Amino acid sequence: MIKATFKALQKKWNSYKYRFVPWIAVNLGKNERTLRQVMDRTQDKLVSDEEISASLRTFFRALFKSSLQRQQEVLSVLPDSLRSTYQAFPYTIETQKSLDGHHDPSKVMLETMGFSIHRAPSSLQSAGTGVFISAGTVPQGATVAMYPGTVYYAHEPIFFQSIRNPFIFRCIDGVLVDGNDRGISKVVFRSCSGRDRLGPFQMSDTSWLTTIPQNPLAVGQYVNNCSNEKAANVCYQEFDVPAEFPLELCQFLPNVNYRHEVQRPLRCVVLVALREIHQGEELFSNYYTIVH
Ligand SMILES: C[S@@+](CC[C@H](N)C(=O)[O-])C[C@H]1O[C@@H](n2cnc3c(N)ncnc32)[C@H](O)[C@@H]1O
Repeated sequence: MIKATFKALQKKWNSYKYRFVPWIAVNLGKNERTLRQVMDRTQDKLVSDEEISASLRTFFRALFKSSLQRQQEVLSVLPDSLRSTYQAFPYTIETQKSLDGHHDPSKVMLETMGFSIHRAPSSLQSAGTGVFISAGTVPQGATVAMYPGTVYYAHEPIFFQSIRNPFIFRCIDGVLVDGNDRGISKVVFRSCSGRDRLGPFQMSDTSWLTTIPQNPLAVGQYVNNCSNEKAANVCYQEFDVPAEFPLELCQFLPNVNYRHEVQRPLRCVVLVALREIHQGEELFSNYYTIVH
């Protein structure tokens, strides 16, 4: 009898693909109505990797073009044809005018993606900071945010970074992403990012560790969990950066591998809109997914 109960409990526990390790320990069972259910691990993805890759490339190209002054070193080593593509149309006239010579990634986001996001105190009591739509409308299926941080594969040492850290995200396959922008986590990210630099090419963006990220998508670690009153409007989706991702655009990726010698594509996590989301709305995700 005890053995059977234990087995049943273990089966239930194993089916949880919990996203935040400390959060689930405290809240499991409190809020069953807010669980996300998928029938199979392969059905977890709402949009294709190709769509995510295409939207990131379009946005990153716009960020690149809007910061050409900062890109001189990178431009100097690009093939002539690629360099002239970037230089020919630096950015749309509207944005150039509104920027007044200043590079404002949020404006570039609004113009390219049709919406922009920002961090502010959550609409939920005692939930700290949350993420809101500042302007525009997010279409269903769009990439709304990215979950930044250091990527740890199985058996890589994360013990000290994980102490009292609510920002450790767990991918559906067990890979961990530490999105904490303070303390030891911050030092680790900066150090791994500096290590991976390839000449003039930065392979990741460290500005998400500050209050003004160069890639404004990279605030997904501040998205709060849904509740009975506030349903989820975004979900997490793992995205492995393909080998053919343009080298000059990697500077906007907010993730880095903890180990340099990892022979796998870089793991990123994006937040995808479950429905149309409007200006002023707060983003809510699902910290739990149950795979049947
Ligand atoms: C990944 S962080 C999200 C960012 C967090 N709001 C902050 O300001 O640092 C996860 C933590 O946010 C808080 N949180 C998330 N969703 C919540 C909710 N629905 N109600 C209360 N607190 C929440 C919990 O403290 C949780 O450990």
